[in-house]
Amino acid sequence: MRYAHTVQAVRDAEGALMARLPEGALMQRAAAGLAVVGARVLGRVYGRRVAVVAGSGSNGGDALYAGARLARRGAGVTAVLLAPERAHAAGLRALLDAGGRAVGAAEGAAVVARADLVYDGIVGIGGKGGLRAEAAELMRAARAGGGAVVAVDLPSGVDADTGEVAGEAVRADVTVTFGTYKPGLLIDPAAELAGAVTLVGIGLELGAPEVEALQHADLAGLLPRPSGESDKYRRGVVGVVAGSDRYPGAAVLAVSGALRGGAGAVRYVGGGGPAVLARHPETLVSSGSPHEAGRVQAWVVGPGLGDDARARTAVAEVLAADVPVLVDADGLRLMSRDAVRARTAATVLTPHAGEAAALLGRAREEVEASRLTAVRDLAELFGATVLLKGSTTLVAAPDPAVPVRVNPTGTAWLATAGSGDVLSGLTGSLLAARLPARDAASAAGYLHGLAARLTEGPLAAMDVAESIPEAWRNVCGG
Ligand SMILES: NC(=O)C1=CN([C@@H]2O[C@H](COP(=O)(O)OP(=O)(O)OC[C@H]3O[C@@H](n4cnc5c(N)ncnc54)[C@H](OP(=O)(O)O)[C@@H]3O)[C@@H](O)[C@H]2O)[C@@H](O)CC1
Ligand SMILES: [K+]
Repeated sequence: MRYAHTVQAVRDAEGALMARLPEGALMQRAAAGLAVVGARVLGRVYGRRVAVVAGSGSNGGDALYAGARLARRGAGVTAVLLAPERAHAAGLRALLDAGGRAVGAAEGAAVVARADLVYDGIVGIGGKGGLRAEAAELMRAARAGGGAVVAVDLPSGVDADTGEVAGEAVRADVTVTFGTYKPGLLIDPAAELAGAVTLVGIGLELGAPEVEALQHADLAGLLPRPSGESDKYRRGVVGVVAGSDRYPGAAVLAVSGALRGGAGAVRYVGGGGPAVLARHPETLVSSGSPHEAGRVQAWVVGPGLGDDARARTAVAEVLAADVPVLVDADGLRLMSRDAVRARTAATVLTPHAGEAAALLGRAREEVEASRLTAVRDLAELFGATVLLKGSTTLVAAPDPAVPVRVNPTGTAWLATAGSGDVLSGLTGSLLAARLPARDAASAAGYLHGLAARLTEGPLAAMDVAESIPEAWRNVCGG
């Protein structure tokens, strides 16, 4: 698991640790890691040009000390001081003692433009808002110059706690972060600016994270594996209420996702039966209403359902069932909030940003800019587990104390028609296999993203479904 903690949690852990260590020890640990990564990015240190853009805080201090380390190894290091009178004094002295030099911001543009490597030590977890004009201009010159930009702790200008970006921010090639990931390094729009993120341990003892990201090993532990005795009913039956005679495609895609999620059987209910059977003859198809379809261990309702009276009744019926329910697409528009809140079995909602915006009564842009807030607010509002789709898919539990999961396997290729239908079916299947809602949603998001990556390139939604078994093998081996 990869964990991200809030600024407050980092500050608390830092305070406790600093009380036990000699002054400056933590900054030296940070600077050592920063210099190692800088050297790796440079390949050869001797004779290379390094610029250290330093603000007034400890983030600048880290960068100045790292610059000093590279200067001692023969790099030509120049600090560009944004606030010369308030620069980290000991860090600056170390750099000058090591043979580096320092200039003010006015001379900085030429320095950063020529550098092979630029450290962004403008601001770290003490930052507020976007870059100020002078820093923004310098970093534009750095990018134009073509040297590698290494962000110290986080790209300056992003919000460490939320991943929001108010104004301009640094676009880094690499970010070296200290002690723990920060939510903003994992959640877009900020995550996209961080480049490749390296975590440098500095010995912080941290409590519960704010955000976490599953890794392969976590997923292997979560996914159900059939045992010798498992028959199809023990593995779980998932019911899919999706599609219609007019839109059978969503039904086929949701069923294809469900069939590959480990459930023992898939029941399909709706007008898309012939299309579903043509593609997936193993499906148990019924054309009545959900309550007549036979027992299931979880329901998926919504993709391509339309919004007529029959669809509305189907959603209400499914929500009244005492098994886990996933609501997607048209189902999100048709469900009643009270019905969702009244449920005792788990509910999973899987909106994209536009659907989330409609449910929250916000603009879509606002949801996209503040994804962490949006997913938490929705989970609380509906008392449900919410999977917010997008460039960094998030999963929030109804209990705000539970860390939000961010999916690390996404790819832009997934923004394709019908891929959400596959995800719904897959998640439903994991719910039927009795995974807890948050695990089912985040494991499905992970497999779905990995399946898309394995297809390598432009893809249709059915390709994602067809690659799920390979993604599963990739995670679990064999
Ligand atoms: N925690 C740990 O365990 C460890 C932390 N370490 C390091 O310390 C860093 C945190 O240092 P920090 O607390 O000194 O704050 P920091 O981010 O340097 O900013 C400070 C000043 O920046 C300014 N400023 C604010 N917004 C701005 C903006 N938009 N644009 C421009 N300037 C802006 C503002 O000053 P102002 O100009 O407003 O007076 C503020 O006072 C952390 O990220 C990590 O790198 C490591 O050394 C190892 C252990
Ligand atoms: K920074």
